[in-house]
Amino acid sequence: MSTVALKDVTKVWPDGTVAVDRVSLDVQDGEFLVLLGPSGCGKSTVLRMIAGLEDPSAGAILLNGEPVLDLPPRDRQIAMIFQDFALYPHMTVGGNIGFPLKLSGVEPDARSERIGDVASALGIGDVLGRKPGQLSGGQRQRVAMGRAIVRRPGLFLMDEPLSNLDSGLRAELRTEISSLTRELGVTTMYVTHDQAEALTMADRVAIMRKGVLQDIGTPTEVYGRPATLYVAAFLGSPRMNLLEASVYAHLDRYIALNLGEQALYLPWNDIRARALSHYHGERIVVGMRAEALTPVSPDTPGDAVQGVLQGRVRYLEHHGHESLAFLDVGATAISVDELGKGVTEPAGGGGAFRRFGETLQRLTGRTEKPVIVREEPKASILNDPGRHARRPAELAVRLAPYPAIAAGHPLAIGVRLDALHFFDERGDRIDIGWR
Ligand SMILES: Nc1ncnc2c1ncn2[C@@H]1O[C@H](COP(=O)(O)OP(=O)(O)OP(=O)(O)O)[C@@H](O)[C@H]1O
Repeated sequence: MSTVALKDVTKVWPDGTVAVDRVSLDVQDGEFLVLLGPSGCGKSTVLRMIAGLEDPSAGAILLNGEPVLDLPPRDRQIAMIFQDFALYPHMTVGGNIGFPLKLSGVEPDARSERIGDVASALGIGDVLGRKPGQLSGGQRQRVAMGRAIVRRPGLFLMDEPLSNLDSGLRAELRTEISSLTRELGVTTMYVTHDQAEALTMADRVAIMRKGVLQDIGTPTEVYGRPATLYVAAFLGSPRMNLLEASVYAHLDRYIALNLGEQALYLPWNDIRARALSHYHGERIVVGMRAEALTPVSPDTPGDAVQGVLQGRVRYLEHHGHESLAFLDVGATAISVDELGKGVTEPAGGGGAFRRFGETLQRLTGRTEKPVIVREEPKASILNDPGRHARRPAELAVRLAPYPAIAAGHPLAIGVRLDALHFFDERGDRIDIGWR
């Protein structure tokens, strides 16, 4: 039984690198939490601080509600599994699994029994006498798991334990690891840069970027309602289409999202329309996943449920079970790598927005405050072309395998309006409506 809490945990290395930047999160007892992010985002450093292998520069770490900073690693009831397994090459499988028990003075007979139980649970009972060098990657991984389980820890910390294995074995073992940890009921924190691993294994996923926690939630939540543009772009394959749009709010009628040569119209009774009306005259980012897009006949009219974009196929990618078409729709794509932290230029122009908000309140007779209050000048990417790379959008659309079209063909696309995502110029999700 273990819970973990991080409160504003920061790690700055002596050379000034901020590896972890004010991260706060809670892990529930028995939960499987995946820390996901690209290489260097600080995931391993978070685990190592929880294990006691590194000290935070600031903030608090609590295990079972108790601060642990003064507790040495061996007293933390934690088992850590690394990517390279770190088995002792000169010891047999049985010796490796039983080693932690030997260290804590468990008698040989009791030790053999526990080793036997763990090994058979992991399906490696028949290789107990072998050395690690005589095992396959998958078997070595199981031995590492066995060595971690045998002490009956309260918390597993796993740092990319599958990254050295081939993809078939990885898929097999990730199912095994997630069912095993759940059977044992052990709280687990699992680090990976592989979104498929994260989405399939996790109870909740915490997504990090440059030391900052971007979003945390169930796989369905972070995929379905990404908190930031970065998370939107990071999760999903093909990547979410992210298009620059300027907003025109026609009060009581619709919100027009002008994508360049074409527009989408969100009816005024759409619950998100009022939040978007605050961006009247400004640019935002509209996200649409491939699953929100379906080919339609070219003369299909747009309506309150589905917008229609006319495109031309730039190129096709065939993936066996499906093909992806990448379309030119005369829109501009947003480069996510430039977004988020570190961009500090003020956007200005808040006054126009506020005036529009006041007009809106007067016209609609509403006195409630909008959820999104943008009093402060904000960091801007959209209004600062020098900071972000713009390029012609190539809208990714899923098609049946090997469709009878080719590059250059026109293709009309139905866009499910309820599946659109909206982000402001800082890359934060624009959320629904009025309080
Ligand atoms: N001992 C160290 N001294 C200085 N900088 C370090 C040290 N360890 C890690 N870093 C830096 O801290 C940052 C975070 O590293 P960390 O290993 O936590 O990232 P990660 O997300 O786990 O990446 P990876 O998946 O590549 O292991 C990186 O910029 C890394 O270069």
